[in-house]
Amino acid sequence: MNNKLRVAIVGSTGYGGVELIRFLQHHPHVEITSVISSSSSGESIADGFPHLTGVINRPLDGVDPVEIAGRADLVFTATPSGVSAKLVPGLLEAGLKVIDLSGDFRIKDGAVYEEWYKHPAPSDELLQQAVYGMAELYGDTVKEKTLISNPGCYPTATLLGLVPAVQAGWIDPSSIIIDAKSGVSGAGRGTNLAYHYAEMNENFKAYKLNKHQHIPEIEQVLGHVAGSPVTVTFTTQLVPMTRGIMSTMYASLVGEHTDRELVDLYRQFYENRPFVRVREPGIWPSTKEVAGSNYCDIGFSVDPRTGRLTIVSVIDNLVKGASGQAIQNLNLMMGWEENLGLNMTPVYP
Ligand SMILES: NC(=O)C1=CN([C@@H]2O[C@H](COP(=O)(O)OP(=O)(O)OC[C@H]3O[C@@H](n4cnc5c(N)ncnc54)[C@H](OP(=O)(O)O)[C@@H]3O)[C@@H](O)[C@H]2O)C=CC1
Ligand SMILES: CC(=O)N[C@@H](CCC(=O)OP(=O)(O)O)C(=O)O
Repeated sequence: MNNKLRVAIVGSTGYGGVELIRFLQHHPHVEITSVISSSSSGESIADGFPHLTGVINRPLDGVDPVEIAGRADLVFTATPSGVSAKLVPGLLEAGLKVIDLSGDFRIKDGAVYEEWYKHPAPSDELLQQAVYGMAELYGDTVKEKTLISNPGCYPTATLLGLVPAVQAGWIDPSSIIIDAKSGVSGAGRGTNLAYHYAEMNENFKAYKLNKHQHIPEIEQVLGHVAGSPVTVTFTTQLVPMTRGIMSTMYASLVGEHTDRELVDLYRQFYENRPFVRVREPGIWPSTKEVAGSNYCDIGFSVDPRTGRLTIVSVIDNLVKGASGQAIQNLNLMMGWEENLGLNMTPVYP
């Protein structure tokens, strides 16, 4: 008898969905029983994604919650913000467990969500029900829950880099500046002119300055950790690469600390967490060193001249920033080993 967990993916024709397929194919306790598309149902997924030929041989199903519940126990919604908010209530009502990759269930205050995302917020009941699935910070709260809100890509790199120092009181939260850069796949597959090759090749672009929808998500977690509200300066930039996020963070040190002390603090904080790797002093991470993997690599530099700390944190936006982290949440939700199906060595060079 097949006792694997039956899993469906809505948004399977997007970058996050395709990445979920890549990892879930190797998951020992999971079977993908439905790949879903709102625009191409009936077609074979391998027709649109020839790299999946021989990997997954299924026609795409339509978006009907009752039909999905007939085929699957759990569904990943790798759908745009605004879409997930409308879709998830029906999926839950149909009896499915849901892991949502969009920003729709991350912000606990619906009014704050609407201010930044410009869409109607989900119901307050669902916002409170949703568990913010950042495994390294809140992993203990995920087990046996029915709705997991997967963190944003920039917040993942940024919060994993900042939280230990904020929690220890080693940096002044009011001084935090975050300078983040993303590869173009971070914007998804259905993108516009701004992401065309001729626009992005040999080009760096700052965007959404002080308006980025991930600001309230970062502030929500930092405020929780610091015990009082925190505001941050957060700059996002597009860089001409396909995958990867580098978040470089600056903050004033409280007291005197060395690079060695920072490394020890972070290694202790992330002890037994398989996906955060803290670098030795002077060895800073690069995006290629995590590409295709679920790792987040972090490095530091204390500047005694200015009294400031610089933290560099890198992830693959499609893996630790989206689909890999979603599978990490699946593992925690089901009470499985956190790293099941996720032990990929980064693709290097
Ligand atoms: N790309 C990234 O690095 C990250 C993305 N995310 C978030 O994950 C989600 C998915 O992102 P990504 O895969 O990059 O986005 P894409 O734009 O690549 O894919 C989104 C998919 O959603 C499907 N979709 C669109 N409208 C609907 C609808 N009304 N009902 C059902 N499905 C719909 C589309 O497929 P079809 O037309 O076939 O239905 C589309 O392929 C987004 O919310 C994004 O913000 C989060 C972290 C990182
Ligand atoms: C490079 C790029 O454009 N990245 C996107 C990330 C969007 C995203 O992941 O959206 P939610 O997490 O809010 O759903 C952006 O900056 O808006």
